Amino acid sequence: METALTIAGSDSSGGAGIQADLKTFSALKVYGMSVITAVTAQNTTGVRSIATIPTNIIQDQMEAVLEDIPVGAVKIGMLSSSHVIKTVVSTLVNVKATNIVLDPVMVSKSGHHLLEYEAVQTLKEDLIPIATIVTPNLPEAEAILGRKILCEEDMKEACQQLNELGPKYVLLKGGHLEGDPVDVLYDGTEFHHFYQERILTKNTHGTGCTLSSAIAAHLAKGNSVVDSVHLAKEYITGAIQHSISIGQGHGPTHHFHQLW
Ligand SMILES: Nc1ncnc2c1ncn2[C@@H]1O[C@H](COP(=O)(O)OP(=O)(O)OP(=O)(O)O)[C@@H](O)[C@H]1O
Ligand SMILES: Cc1ncc(COP(=O)(O)O)c(N)n1
Repeated sequence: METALTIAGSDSSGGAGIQADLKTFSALKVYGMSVITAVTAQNTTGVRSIATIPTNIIQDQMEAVLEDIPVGAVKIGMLSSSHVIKTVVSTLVNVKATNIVLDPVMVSKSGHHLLEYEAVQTLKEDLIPIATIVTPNLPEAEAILGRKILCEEDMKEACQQLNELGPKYVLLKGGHLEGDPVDVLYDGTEFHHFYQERILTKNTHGTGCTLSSAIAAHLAKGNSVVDSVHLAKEYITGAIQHSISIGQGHGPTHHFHQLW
C-alpha cells in the first residue's frame, strides 16, 4: 500500500489543511497519515483562533510515524513559526525523508496570517533547500523573494530565483493572476507551463492544500515529479469544478475523484 504523510494545521471546517490533505490521499487511494502542527478554529469566512502545538509533540508525532511506517511522500503545509520549521527540518533530515512537497502556507484565503512574518527567513534558509518541490502561490513567492510578480515572464524569473534556494523543482501557482490561471514548473533547466481556463466559482478554500497533497500522493505511487504535477493539476481542476457551495464564504473543493 502506498503511503503519504501530511505535516500541517487542522482546519475545523474541513476545507483546507490536514483535512483537505487526508481527503485527497484517500480519493487517490494512498494511505494517509498526519502530523498536526496547529489547531485552527476556522470556517469558510475566516480564522478565529490558532493554537500552535508544542514542538516536542510535533517531533513525537513525526518520529512515531517515521520510525514505524515507510512513508512514500511527505506534504508540508502550515507551520506557524520558526521553531516549528526548525523542528520539522531536523526530524526530516534525521530520517533522510524523500519526496518532500512543500506548500509554503503564509496567509489563508480569508486573509489571516498562518505563519509568523519573521519565519519567512527560516523557511527560505532551512526548509526550501530540502524540498523536492516547493509550491508557492504568487503572494508567497513575492514574500520569499521580496519582489513583485505580475505576469508569466515574471513568474519564470521568480522560478529561477526560487530554484537557486535549493529545491529540486519549483511550481509557481498562478491562481492569483487576473484571467485564466497559469502555473509554471521549473526543474533548474526546463520550464513546463500548465494553462487552465478559470473556473468561475468562489469555492476555492483549500485549493493549494489539495494540489500539493495530490502531488505527494502521485509521488508516493512512484510517478516522476513532472507526471505527478500533471496528474495533480487534473485532480485540482476536477475538485474545483465539483466544489461545494456550503458556508457563507469560500466553499471547499470536492474529493470524490472516482465519481467524476
Ligand atoms: N478558479 C480557478 N480555476 C481553475 N484553476 C484554479 C482556480 N483557482 C486556482 N486554480 C488552480 O488551483 C491551484 C491552486 O492555486 P492557488 O494559486 O489558488 O493556490 P493557493 O493560493 O495556495 O491556494 P489556497 O491558499 O486556497 O490553498 C493552482 O493549480 C491554480 O492554477
Ligand atoms: C490549517 C490551514 N492550512 C492552510 C490553509 C490555507 O488554505 P486557504 O488559503 O484556502 O485558506 C488554511 N486556511 N488553513
